[in-house]
Amino acid sequence: MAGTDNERARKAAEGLVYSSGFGNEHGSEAVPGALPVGRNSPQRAPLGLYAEQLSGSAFTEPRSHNRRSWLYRIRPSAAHPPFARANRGEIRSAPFTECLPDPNRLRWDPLPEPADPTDFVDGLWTLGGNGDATQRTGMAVHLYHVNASMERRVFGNADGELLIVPERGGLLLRTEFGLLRVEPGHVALIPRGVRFRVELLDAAAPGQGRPTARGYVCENYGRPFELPALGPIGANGLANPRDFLAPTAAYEDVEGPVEVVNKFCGQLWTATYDHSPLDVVAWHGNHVPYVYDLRRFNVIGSISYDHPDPSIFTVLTSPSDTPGLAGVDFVVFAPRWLVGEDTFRPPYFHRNVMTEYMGLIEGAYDAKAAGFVPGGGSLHNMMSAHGPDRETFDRASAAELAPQKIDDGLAFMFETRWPLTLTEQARDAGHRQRGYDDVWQGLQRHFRP
Ligand SMILES: O=C(O)Cc1cc(O)ccc1O
Ligand SMILES: [Fe+2]
Repeated sequence: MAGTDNERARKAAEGLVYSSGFGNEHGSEAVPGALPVGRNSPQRAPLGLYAEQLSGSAFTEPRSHNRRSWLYRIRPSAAHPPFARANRGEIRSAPFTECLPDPNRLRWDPLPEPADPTDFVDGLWTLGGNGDATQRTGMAVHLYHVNASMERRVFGNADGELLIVPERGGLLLRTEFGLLRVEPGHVALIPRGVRFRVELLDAAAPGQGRPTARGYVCENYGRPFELPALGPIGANGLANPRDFLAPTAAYEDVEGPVEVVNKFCGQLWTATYDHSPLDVVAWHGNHVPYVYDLRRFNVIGSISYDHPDPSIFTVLTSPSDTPGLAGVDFVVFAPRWLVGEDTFRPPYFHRNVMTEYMGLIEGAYDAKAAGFVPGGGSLHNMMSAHGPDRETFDRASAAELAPQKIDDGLAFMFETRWPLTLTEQARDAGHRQRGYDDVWQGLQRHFRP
């Protein structure tokens, strides 16, 4: 049964057509003539569709930050029964009050495989976060390990946007705006309020059980992610806008019960619609989902000496009211050359006012010789001392400094302005590595005055 679903998803994901550009005014129609020309809300929308605006910013925010899309759909979103509280499973939201903020360095192995059939909504497992979802500030870190596609089920998050970072298993995201295929090494962003369904793309290997997909999610309660300013870098570089791909319209004309799960102010609410709300036949606007291939990131670094701060690897940033201080940055450590002369090349020892959650999509990370594994994660909270483990320090201090290509891994960081507080399940998890501090044991004194 699962195989059949995944085949259907793989077929749907074949040859998808996208619309390229970050923050663009995109537009798309699945049926010719469905998108009104010259106005947003004609007296009668084309083809008997309903016109509806989805606002991701206040109407009056400056043009540079204004976000909205117009959707032309079979039924208006307003036509729905009441929502009732639902079990929120292992999803938690800010404010995070279950645990005390912890100054210790923390690390986890991957989230274990679920025993029962588990879809994306049921599989979201919150590690922690900061801020307050009702104040639209801060962020949360979630992980997922799932083995089932969402079926007759749609999810939407009023609390913030979701940056999905798959580590294992491709996903097909069926959104109100159309279909997105996202594989490990790609990221997908679902804007606040946009409804979507997650289907698994991969088939089980022969003799294996259900295929699983796992990865990370950054829930950003704050200002939507944007591309960082480039300053003296110039007009190009880092994540180039044209590599962000929005879907083209694709709609479901499905009658019958569909569960719509709505995350609202930290709780899950559910309603059973008599139709699929993924019934948008045409749309235009700039509040849109997108995918981005992290290997397209144009890595810029030092070609003289010293290890640059990792802000140079920022893919997306959610600014705060203070210039340069992000609610959360999404940073990627992509394949690159290291050529620094007389330089300790891996990440330096440091303490940071910002809080760093790191994950690994593939391979290894240059600051850690062992223990930081794909699907795992580490948390270095505000001012917690960290950096290369002992083995890495010893090796890099003695290495011959020939040009060196780092292409054996893909790591990322969610870096946030406020300390991150754990959920109880993250603090008490069996897959938390209790001995993480030991990686910095045995760093010898070398001081010779
Ligand atoms: O802690 C880490 O591994 C992330 C990180 C990487 C880097 O190159 C410099 C600083 C930093 O915090
Ligand atoms: Fe760090």
